[in-house]
Amino acid sequence: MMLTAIGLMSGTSLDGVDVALIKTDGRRVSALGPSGYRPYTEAERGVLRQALAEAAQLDRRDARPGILAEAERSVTIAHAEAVAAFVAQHGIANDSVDLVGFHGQTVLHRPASKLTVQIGDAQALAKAIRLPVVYDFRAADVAAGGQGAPFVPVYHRALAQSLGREGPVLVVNIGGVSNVTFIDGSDTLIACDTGPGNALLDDFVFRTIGKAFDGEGKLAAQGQVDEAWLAQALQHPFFARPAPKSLDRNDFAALGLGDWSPADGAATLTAFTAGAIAAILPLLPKQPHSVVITGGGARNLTMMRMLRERLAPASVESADALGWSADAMEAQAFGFLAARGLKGLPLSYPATTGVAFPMTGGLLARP
Ligand SMILES: Nc1ncnc2c1ncn2[C@@H]1O[C@H](COP(=O)(O)OP(=O)(O)OP(=O)(O)O)[C@@H](O)[C@H]1O
Ligand SMILES: CC(=O)N[C@H]1[C@@H]2OC[C@@H](O2)[C@@H](O)[C@@H]1O[C@H](C)C(=O)O
Repeated sequence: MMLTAIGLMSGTSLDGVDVALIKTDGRRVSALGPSGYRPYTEAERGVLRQALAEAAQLDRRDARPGILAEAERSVTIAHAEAVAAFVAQHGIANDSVDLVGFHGQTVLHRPASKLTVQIGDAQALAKAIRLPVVYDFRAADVAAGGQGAPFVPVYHRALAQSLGREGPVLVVNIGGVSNVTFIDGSDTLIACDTGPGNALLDDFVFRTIGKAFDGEGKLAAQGQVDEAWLAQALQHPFFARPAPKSLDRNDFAALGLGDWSPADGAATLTAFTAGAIAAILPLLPKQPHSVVITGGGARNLTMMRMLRERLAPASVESADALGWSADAMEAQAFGFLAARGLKGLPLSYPATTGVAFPMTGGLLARP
């Protein structure tokens, strides 16, 4: 039976809440509905940044010491507001929605210590929006020894299967962290995080010119790549490790940066993201024919140019060019994953998170 789900994603970029409507039975996607976005206010983002810093001390996934309790309330309220505005704007009747997939905000990801923490109170959200909420997608995978990420690959596979492209397809998501899904026919699904996405670049741009991100990659387009720094940074052992592998948003934050001008720094960090994505090619069983770029990074034209240079001869297109939505993809994915979780279908596999066997997940909070 097809279900109507609202998916909600608050990603590692800390930019806001993405919302999307999807009709799915957890295997196929029968329709994609509208999507929306509720940005975090500067004040909310400040609380989240502090929560991420304090979360580094956590050793339990349900503990909310210090600012984490306030951050959780703030995340929950932002999601409730996001849903209320979305259903009002699109005239969606409450009883036409079967379920909501609520990722929450990751504040710490340490799979080696069997710890992944997503904040957001699903029970309070379910009450506020009067809908059943599926949440805690990553916990079961991590508890069973998986990486707990990436989780979007099953959704990428569902989309790619209806694309009808010849040869292997690589879907690259450039959010705060970047991750890839390699799809070769219906049998091969390989996925992992590849390295930095926009987070290092965003943090640098924020520190140097006070902007949240490098719009369209215009700043980077004016700069020179520091090739020596880049070559050194790409020597990090993470890049040579085979999939599955995953990252915390701040895993590369300790990397010493050069004494760059804003433009040179933006160019170098953009090239770092592109270079880290290209570093996955030698680790794949075959070379992809088509590469599809999704996530906010697809709007960064300098990033797209650098990816075309490094991924040739594969074609490199943005998800939007294929009629998918680069912005709504992850929110759609968590609607899809909510339907899968409700049906007990696997959310992760040995080749996507390294979990020992296909693993379902997600808990249900009723209004
Ligand atoms: N117009 C734009 N030009 C350049 N970069 C952009 C643009 N719009 C968004 N971005 C980048 O995309 C980021 C947001 O991406 P996205 O929404 O995919 O992240 P996310 O949901 O936090 O990701 P994830 O959970 O995958 O880490 C912004 O922080 C910014 O760096
Ligand atoms: C632990 C966590 O929240 N990881 C995110 C993060 O942002 C991108 C990358 O790192 C990916 O592994 C994951 O998100 C996407 C939605 C995923 O699980 O596929």
